[in-house]
Amino acid sequence: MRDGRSSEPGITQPAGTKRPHAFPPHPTSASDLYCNPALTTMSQDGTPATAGAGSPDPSQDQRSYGASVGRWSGYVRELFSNPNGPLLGSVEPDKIEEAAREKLKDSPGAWGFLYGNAGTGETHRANRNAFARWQIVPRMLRDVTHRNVETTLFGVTYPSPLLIAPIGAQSCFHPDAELATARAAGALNVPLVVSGASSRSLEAIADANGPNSGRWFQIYWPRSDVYTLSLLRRAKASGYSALVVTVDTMSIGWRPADLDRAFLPFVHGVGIQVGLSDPEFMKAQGKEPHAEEDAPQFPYDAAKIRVLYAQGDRLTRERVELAAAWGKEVVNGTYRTWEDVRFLRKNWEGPVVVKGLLAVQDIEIAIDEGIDGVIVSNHGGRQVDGSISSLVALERIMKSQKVKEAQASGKFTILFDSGIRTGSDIFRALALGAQGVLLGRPYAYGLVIAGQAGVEAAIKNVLADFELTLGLAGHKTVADIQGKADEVLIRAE
Ligand SMILES: Cc1cc2nc3c(=O)[nH]c(=O)nc-3n(C[C@H](O)[C@H](O)[C@H](O)COP(=O)(O)O)c2cc1C
Repeated sequence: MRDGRSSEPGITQPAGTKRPHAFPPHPTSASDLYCNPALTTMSQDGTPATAGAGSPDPSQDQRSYGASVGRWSGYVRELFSNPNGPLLGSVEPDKIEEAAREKLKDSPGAWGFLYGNAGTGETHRANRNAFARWQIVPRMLRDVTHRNVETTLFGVTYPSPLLIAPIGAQSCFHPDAELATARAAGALNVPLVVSGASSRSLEAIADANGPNSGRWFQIYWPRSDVYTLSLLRRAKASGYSALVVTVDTMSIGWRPADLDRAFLPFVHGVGIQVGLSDPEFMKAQGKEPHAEEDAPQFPYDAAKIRVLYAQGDRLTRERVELAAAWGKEVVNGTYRTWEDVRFLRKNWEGPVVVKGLLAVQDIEIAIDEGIDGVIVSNHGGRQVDGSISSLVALERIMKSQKVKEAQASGKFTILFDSGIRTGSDIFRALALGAQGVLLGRPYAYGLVIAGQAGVEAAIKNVLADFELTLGLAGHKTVADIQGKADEVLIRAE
């Protein structure tokens, strides 16, 4: 306790000893408490409240071996003190994926949509394999007891470098759909990127998300400028601070899992609620914006919708007809250009982030265009099978002098997704130059299994793992490793 602020992990304080604070020094919100079981087991005077010398079952006292000091890694203690096992059945990504598959066994189309990839899945595998090409070189005997993984993006400080990736049509996965994800992100203060293909309105998602976490809007932008401007206005009014422009999905890729089952929920009005709640679009269709009660329900059952349509069910008919009209506006095979991005840039006051760039040349164009940031991503291998893995793309991009200078100037932010499953994946992406990473399918698997609580568990898994890995590798902060691959990684032989 040299600095007088905290005990070392692994050392149990005698009962009654005034125990100084671990990081963060004071829980500032309910979610801080929730994130840091180290704090939840303290009574107000700082003495152990539920575990320790007075604990009826000494085996429940995990403050020694399971202890870890840190906002996220304190979650380890929660896991060790739960003899029933983790909420998602495991903390292993592959086992969680299996549990989600089992849970969705009656919706094979929805599972194929979530799990599936473009083509043979080669790029998805390449995304994962690329991480193993880099190995962490841990440093020892450095005082990294108190770690802080806060990360500042576009002037806002978040509690970690993790963001929630935009995933559309979540009503196919769980009854609470995007609202569960938004609540989980809000509870943990993790920024949320809301899909333009959501099955709930931007406003309902914002309400569920609350004021804490920060949210960005990912636009699939309509051909009509009137509708686009309406979406931008609504996003701004609902507190979305950054605009993410996904440019790798002008058409949906060649996805065998969806093609084999004719799985396309959008044509049935599932995943187009951003459009169906838009006053300008709906006015042009001669309708009122759809109310939240009209949002699609879980499970998505195409056969049932066809029957309802044939029977003349009003809402079903209306949704299907409106889906055709909205489909002509977005993701309809019309390829956009930088000219179109300029329109968005001009009409959005906050940061604009382009998602889905992989080529060094495209990143350099983004810099010339005055774009604020990019997400290096291949959409999780769901668009161009056989394409470069996202991590290899990041490596190549970071070799560009122009990119390095733009990033160093603080005016250009580089984010990363596609393949993040563990804490060491986050570590390696940051070391290779990313300033933040997006979590994709793992949180959606959590949603499938247990709704909001499942999303929270998925987030806590990767962040606890990341914070532990950071410390065990000898580092305290994101700045210690960000862009420092030369110091903290080696290329595997
Ligand atoms: C079911 C599903 C739906 C998705 N929907 C969107 C979307 O609406 N907009 C978008 O920009 N990306 C979308 N993505 C891509 C994710 O944002 C992210 O890039 C991808 O999931 C990263 O790959 P990973 O999940 O393998 O890590 C979707 C991904 C999945 C799995």
